[in-house]
Amino acid sequence: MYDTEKLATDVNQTETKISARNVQVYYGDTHAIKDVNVDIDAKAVTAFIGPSGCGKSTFLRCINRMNDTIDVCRVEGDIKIDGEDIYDKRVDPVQLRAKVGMVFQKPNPFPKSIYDNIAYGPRIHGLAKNKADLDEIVEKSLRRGAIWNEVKDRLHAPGTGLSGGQQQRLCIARAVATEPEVLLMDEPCSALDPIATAQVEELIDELRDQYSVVIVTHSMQQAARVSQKTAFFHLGNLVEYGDTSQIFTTPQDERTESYITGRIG
Ligand SMILES: Nc1ncnc2c1ncn2[C@@H]1O[C@H](COP(=O)(O)OP(=O)(O)OP(=O)(O)O)[C@@H](O)[C@H]1O
Repeated sequence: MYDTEKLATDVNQTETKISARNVQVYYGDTHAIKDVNVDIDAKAVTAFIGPSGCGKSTFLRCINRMNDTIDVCRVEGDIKIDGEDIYDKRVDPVQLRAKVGMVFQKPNPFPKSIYDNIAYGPRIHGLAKNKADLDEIVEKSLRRGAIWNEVKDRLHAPGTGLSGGQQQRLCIARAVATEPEVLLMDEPCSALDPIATAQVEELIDELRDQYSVVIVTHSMQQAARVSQKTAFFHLGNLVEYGDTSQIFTTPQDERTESYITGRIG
């Protein structure tokens, strides 16, 4: 078996943001994640790739404890962000999810105005002292989401009235409004057309100056375009992890090679 722990250390030349050790995930009797060890870089984009059902989304959801919301799901092992154990009893999962934002496959704006979609998180986390403060957070977040120019004249229109690509950028703006440090994205472009996909990919590239971004994708072209590091999962194992250029040009494991050349998947 490939020594992922050793490789995770070898390739990690920058600051580590998230470190996972001996992570196991079970859904009842199904062993979905098998002893995963990985160090994920700060201020970089890391792609999780692999065939359907290999555990990419399950592992992604461990990073903000979204699996806690699934009754049959059990997570073992250690996951630390900035050296702090996110599964410690003292950690409030709601606070954690403000720090570790998530964007889903299907854009899911709240049935509220564009303004209130963004203001929701800062309001519940008490991030704004007054209305002027909140206005500033809303503008800054929409600019960060690369959608400000398209919505600045209709902030009080419903978020659900935007196009799919605009809704996804609104959801990214909503995720950044609570000043997260990590952004998890589960196939964020799979419901988008090629133009909207290109806009979101460009945005992901800009976001890495400030956040650690982890993206699950079925598109190897997308992983190659947006990420600096790639992790290949297969049957619940993290088979190979390294610089994206290395994974796509000189994979070390034959399962990775089979996947990227289209022989498995
Ligand atoms: N809520 C759940 N309850 C029970 N089993 C689950 C649940 N979610 C995922 N699984 C199982 O865990 C395994 C990993 O699934 P997961 O969705 O993480 O894979 P994935 O690589 O993200 O797949 P895909 O690319 O198809 O989205 C699969 O065997 C799946 O059936």
